[in-house]
This record gives sequence, structure tokens and C-alpha cells, in this order.
Amino acid sequence: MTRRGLLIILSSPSGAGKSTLAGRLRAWDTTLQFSVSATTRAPREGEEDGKDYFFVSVPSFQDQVAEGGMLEHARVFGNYYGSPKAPVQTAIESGRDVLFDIDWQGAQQISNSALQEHVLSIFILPPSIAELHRRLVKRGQDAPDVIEGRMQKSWDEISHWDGYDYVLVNDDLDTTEDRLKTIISAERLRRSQQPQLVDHVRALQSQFGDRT
Ligand SMILES: Nc1ncnc2c1ncn2[C@@H]1O[C@H](COP(=O)(O)OP(=O)(O)OP(=O)(O)O)[C@@H](O)[C@H]1O
Ligand SMILES: Nc1nc2c(ncn2[C@@H]2O[C@H](COP(=O)(O)O)[C@@H](O)[C@H]2O)c(=O)[nH]1
Repeated sequence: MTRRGLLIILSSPSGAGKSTLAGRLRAWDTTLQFSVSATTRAPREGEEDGKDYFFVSVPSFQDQVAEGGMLEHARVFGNYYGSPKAPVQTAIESGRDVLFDIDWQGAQQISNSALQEHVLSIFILPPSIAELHRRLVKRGQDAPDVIEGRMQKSWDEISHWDGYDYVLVNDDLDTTEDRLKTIISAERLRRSQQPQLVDHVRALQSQFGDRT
């Protein structure tokens, strides 16, 4: 039986490292499909339309939502973000796992949707608030007022940590990467074995009954 795909969701406060970790996971497993979000935020230097995000206008984003084209969507830091539905449905039907880099609102929407049984959600915590700030500054992509706004909202995001299947502190990057790989490998094994295990236990039950 083909395993149906997993929806692997990474969330964290901005700057904790989920995009960096998502990049490493994609290099580790090239079959992982990254869910390219649509956003109304302006592209950062080096970001490519269709690869990092689909950069769209507010009316175009709203049309996609109204047409039911988004699996989830949310307003984050004053911009709209959403995960297009069609590529996700195609991927999971063909047994391909999908990786999301989305906030807690999106994670909650997918976890409460008809696709909830596919969800593997992982929250990434920073080692400290000071280090979170250092990482946002080091990234060098956002203006100081944008960084300040993201820091102000960081607790909003962190306060949802306990709604996730797994929580990791991203202190050493290599260690966090290894832990993520371990979680994903174990969940793949667990979910691929589940259908056969039910049949196996039924067979054991029937063998047990034959003894009495
Ligand atoms: N474990 C780590 N140790 C030190 N630096 C890290 C670590 N993980 C990520 N970084 C660095 O922190 C910065 C922010 O990381 P990244 O852009 O991946 O965060 P993010 O959670 O995806 O943020 P956003 O939500 O804004 O997209 C980057 O410069 C990245 O190289
Ligand atoms: N609910 C959603 N959140 C998303 C999506 N794509 C990204 N995000 C989150 O937004 C913030 C900011 O991202 P940035 O690229 O502007 O730094 C971050 O927490 C992302 O995880 C989405 O499709 N839905």
C-alpha cells in the first residue's frame, strides 16, 4: 500500500531558523515538496518569485482565498500569507511529503482541516530572546523597525508552542537538523507500518483464539 504524504509543518517566531532548517531538509530529501506560499509582502533581495514565494497583490490574494484556492491563510506582520491548496492535494495523493514554513495560525488551520491525519507539526524555539534578536539582525534582510515589530510579535508565536507534535530548541544548527531528520524518519516509519500492523494484530488475535 502506498503511504499517503505527510504535511510537515515548521513554525517558529521570525528569525528562530525555520527557513534555514527547511533548506537543509530539502537538501537531505529532494523528494520533499516545499509548499511555496503566496504573500503580499514585498520580495527581499535575492528572493525569487515562484521559488521562495508567489509575490502577489492584495486583490489577487483575496481572489485566491475567495475561490477556495488556499489550504490556509493568515495575516502576519501586516501582510497576507497563504498556502496554495492544489499542489498540496496532488502531492499527498501521490505519497509525496510536503514541507510548510508557516505561522501558528496556518498550522492550526491545517491541523483542524480534513487533512489533519496527515499533519506532523514541529515548533522551533530560539535558545533565548536575545539570540532571536541577534539572528534577525545578522540575517540583514529587514529594516530595524521591521525587526522591532517582529520581536514584539515573537511571544504571540511562542505562546502557541504546545499545540505542536514536537518542539525543538534551535541552539546548535547541526543538532536541530539531525533531530528534525530523526523525527521525520520515525514518523514516516510509524505511519507506513500502521495499516499492516492492524492486520498483523488481528492475525495474532485469531491465532490466540485458536489456542483456546
Ligand atoms: N542554530 C542557529 N544558530 C545560529 N544562527 C542561526 C541558527 N539557525 C538559523 N540561524 C540564522 O538565523 C537567521 C534567521 O534564520 P531564518 O531566516 O532561517 O529564520 P526564520 O525562522 O525562517 O525567519 P522568518 O520567519 O522571518 O522567515 C539566519 O541568518 C540564519 O542563518
Ligand atoms: N500562515 C502562514 N504563514 C506563513 C506562510 N508563509 C510564511 N508564513 C510565515 O510568515 C512569517 C513571516 O515570513 P517572512 O518570509 O516574511 O519572514 C513567518 O513566520 C512564516 O513562517 C503561509 O503561507 N501561511
